This record gives sequence, C-alpha cells and structure tokens, in this order.
Amino acid sequence: MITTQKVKDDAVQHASDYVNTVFQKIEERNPGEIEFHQAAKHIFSALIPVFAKNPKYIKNGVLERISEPERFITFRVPWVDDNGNVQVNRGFRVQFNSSIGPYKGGTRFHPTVNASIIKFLGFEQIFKNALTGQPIGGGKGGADFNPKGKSNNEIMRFCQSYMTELANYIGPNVDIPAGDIGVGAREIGFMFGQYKRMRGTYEPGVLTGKDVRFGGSLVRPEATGYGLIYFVDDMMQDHGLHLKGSKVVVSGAGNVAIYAMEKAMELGAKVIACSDSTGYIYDEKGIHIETIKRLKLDEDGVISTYIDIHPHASFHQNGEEIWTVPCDIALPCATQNEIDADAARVLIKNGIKVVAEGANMPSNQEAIDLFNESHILFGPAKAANAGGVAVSALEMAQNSMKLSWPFEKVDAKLHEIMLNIYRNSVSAAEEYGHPGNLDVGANIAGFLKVGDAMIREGVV
Ligand SMILES: NC(=O)C1=CN([C@@H]2O[C@H](COP(=O)(O)OP(=O)(O)OC[C@H]3O[C@@H](n4cnc5c(N)ncnc54)[C@H](O)[C@@H]3O)[C@@H](O)[C@H]2O)C=CC1
Ligand SMILES: O=C(O)CCC(=O)C(=O)O
Repeated sequence: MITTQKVKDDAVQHASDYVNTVFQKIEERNPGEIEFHQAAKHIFSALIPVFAKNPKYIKNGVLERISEPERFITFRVPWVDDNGNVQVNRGFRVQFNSSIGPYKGGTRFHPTVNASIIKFLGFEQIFKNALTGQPIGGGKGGADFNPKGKSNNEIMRFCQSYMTELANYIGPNVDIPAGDIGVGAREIGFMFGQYKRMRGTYEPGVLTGKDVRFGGSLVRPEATGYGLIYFVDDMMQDHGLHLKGSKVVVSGAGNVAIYAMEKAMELGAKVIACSDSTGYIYDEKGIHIETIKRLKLDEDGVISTYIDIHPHASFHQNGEEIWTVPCDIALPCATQNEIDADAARVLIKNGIKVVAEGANMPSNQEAIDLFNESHILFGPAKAANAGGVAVSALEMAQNSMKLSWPFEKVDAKLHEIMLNIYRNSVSAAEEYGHPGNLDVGANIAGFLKVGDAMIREGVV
C-alpha cells in the first residue's frame, strides 16, 4: 500500500487510491519483478500530490500508460567463445516512453540482468531524461552476459551478436543506446562497427559514448561523475556547506565512481574510500586517483592491489561495509540497493551530511526515509546522475550537426544542466508541499514534462 504522510483531504485520498490501484495492476502484470515494483512504488508515491492537484492526469490515464513500456524486446544472443563452444545469452531492450523524444538510455552487461532490472532502469530513465531539459525519451537495454574474465575477442563477438539483433529496433531518431555497467567505450565501439557494417551507412547518432575518433563527445566519459559532483557542490553551497575539506566515501570504482572521485578531489574534497565487488580500500591520506584509473580502467584489475602500491592503505573484503567508514559525503556509485536501512543508520550515526546517488536506485526506500527524517542533504539518482545522459544528448546534437565541441564548452553545458536540474527539483518540491525533499521534487519535475506531453499527444 502506497501512503502519503499528508492525507489532508478527499483529493489526496482519491489520488492515493488511484495510485494504489495502478500499482496493484503493475504487480499483477509483472509478477516477481521486484526492482521494477520498487522503482514504480517509489515514483508513484511522490506523484500523489500532483494527481490531487491536477485530476487531468488521472482522467487521461497517464499513470497506467507511462508504467507500461511502449515496447519490450527480448532476444537470443548466440556467440562462440575462445574454446570454440557455443554460448547463448539473453538480450533485452525496453523502449519505455517516447513522448518527448526518441528512446534513450544505457546498456548493461551483467549476469544479474533480467526483465525486472531492465524495466526498473528504463522506467527511471523516462523521468531522468525529462529532467535534463533535452528532447529524449526513456529506454534501457542489456544482457545477462558476464564480461568478467572474457577475452577482448569474446567481448567483440558478443557485442557483434547483440547488435545484429538490436539493429532491427534502433536508429538515430528511434532509440539511441549507450553504456552502463559492463559497457564502456570499447563495447560501444564494437557495437557501432557492427551496426555500420549491417546498415552500410555512417550514422554516428545511433549510439552515444563513442570514442572521440568516430563521433564521440568530449566529456562523455567523465559526465556522470563530474555531473554528480556539480550537483553536490550546488546543493551544498545552497545550504552554506562546502565540498572543500570534506571527507568523501565512494562505492564502486567504475566509470561513474572514478570521475566523481576525480572531480571531488579537484574541488578540494578528500576521498578516503572506494570499492569494487571484491571489497573496499581505505586510504586515510586520500585515494590516489591515477592508481585507481590504471588498475580499473587500463588493467581491469581488482581493487585490493591498490595496497601493493600504497601500503599505508588498507583493504577490506566486504564491499558493503564501506558505509561504516565515517565521512561527510557518501556517494553510492556501484549498483542498485547498496544502501539499506542498516547502512543508512550507520552513516547517520557517523555524522554524514550529504548522500548523493551516482548509481541508479542505490538506496532503498527505508534508507531514503531515514535520510529525509534526519535532514541529510539527499541527491536522488535521477537528478544527481543525469549528467551522463545529458552529455549523451549533447553528443547526439554534435553528431546531427557533424561537428565536435571543445571540452570546455561541453563541460560548461553539463554544469548548467546540473544546476537547472537542482533548481527545478527544489521548486517542484516546494510547489507540491515537500520543501527540501529533492527526491519528491525530481520525480514530480520529470513527470510533469512527460505527463503533459502524453496528454497533448492523445491516447497513444
Ligand atoms: N555510465 C553512466 O554514464 C551511468 C551509470 N549510471 C549508474 O552508475 C552505476 C555504475 O555504473 P558504471 O560506473 O557505468 O559501471 P562500471 O561497470 O563502469 O562500474 C561499476 C563498478 O561498480 C562495482 N560494483 C558492482 N557491484 C558492486 C558491489 N556490489 N559492491 C561494490 N562495488 C560493486 C564494480 O566492481 C565496478 O567498479 C550503475 O548503477 C549505473 O546504472 C547512472 C548514470 C549514468
Ligand atoms: O547516456 C545514456 O544514454 C544513458 C546513461 C544511463 O544509462 C543512465 O543515465 O542511467
């Protein structure tokens, strides 16, 4: 049952009943898809004040429509490993909502990928993309393929097979995939090469996160992490706090985590811990970012080897316990549901001031409630990590114009977009009776843009 703390009048009660009815249908139609249910429940509860104030969304069935993907594709991905054995994985693409632009969203290669994970990510992406202010709809894709331990040739063959089927459903004005966990510039390059070979035309706008030598945008590799820190900086300054001199803990050591650490350090913060799926490292003197980049980006190694190079640091095997490290700012940048109520309580007990989500849905609902109750500054994923997709949209714009913007120009646009996302989330939260709650504000601001477009486009 979805409830709101402010059941004041009939309109709110009616909106709450409506949201609960639609949510029940989602549970019935998508049995067992717990991550999708979690994301839907979270967003729906934030929207109760919107439906109470504007019954037009109820009348036009916006919630029923927005929560049912326009298209959900699953496909076989057969490939041959280095030993000559045939392997089969399952590929997915959800084309969730195209009311404000072509479907846009990343691609995850990880053994845990299933319909629920892809739908939760695609659903979140609708609202995130709307928040960026750019004309991009929501989509997401991936496969239950485990890139760990695979050779470069195996990765290439897998990407080519994945694209051979996916190419039937995407295009620069239809659906534009990018990277996510397990998919970076190398995988995007292999997929781009296969798409080009199949189509026989050069269409750089079909994928983002490409290498700069063939249509990629400067700043895209850094964008999610840098954007996260711009968001944190804006949010802290607005509350009289400063990044400079703050102690930061970051989970993950992939694309998002690395560039978040880099920008945080550049702005004067001290990052003292980061992790991968094997455990976390603690470096009281401050993490040496060049070592992490070399270990994780160049060598695809494990984080424990950091202590061979920096013996004063320590390695701790259980990755989740990274949240026991006392700090001012916690940045979950690894995966979903990495902060539960217990982790949130420890962070709060240790005096945390800011939590901002680089990963998608890294904090569960109980954790978010605890942060809000304790007046921790909380930057929700769909606002705080929107910098990656925002620069992807800038990459699409450059591809359409057949030109490349300099680093400084893209970086300045990224910063401006993050500031606008912050301000719009603050305003929406205030307007709908939850001042200071950026989580509610971001969901509402994203929804209003998409919901209004859906009404104007008719029942489609
Ligand atoms: N790449 C992008 O532009 C964007 C990514 N995101 C989200 O950010 C998160 C990270 O994505 P990327 O950095 O792109 O992926 P990545 O594959 O580059 O890195 C993921 C990192 O998380 C670590 N990790 C995974 N599970 C873990 C666990 N249980 N405990 C500790 N560490 C763990 C991995 O070892 C790796 O270091 C994901 O939730 C993704 O959906 C969100 C917005 C954009
Ligand atoms: O750059 C993109 O299109 C997608 C980024 C992404 O997957 C995300 O925002 O979660």
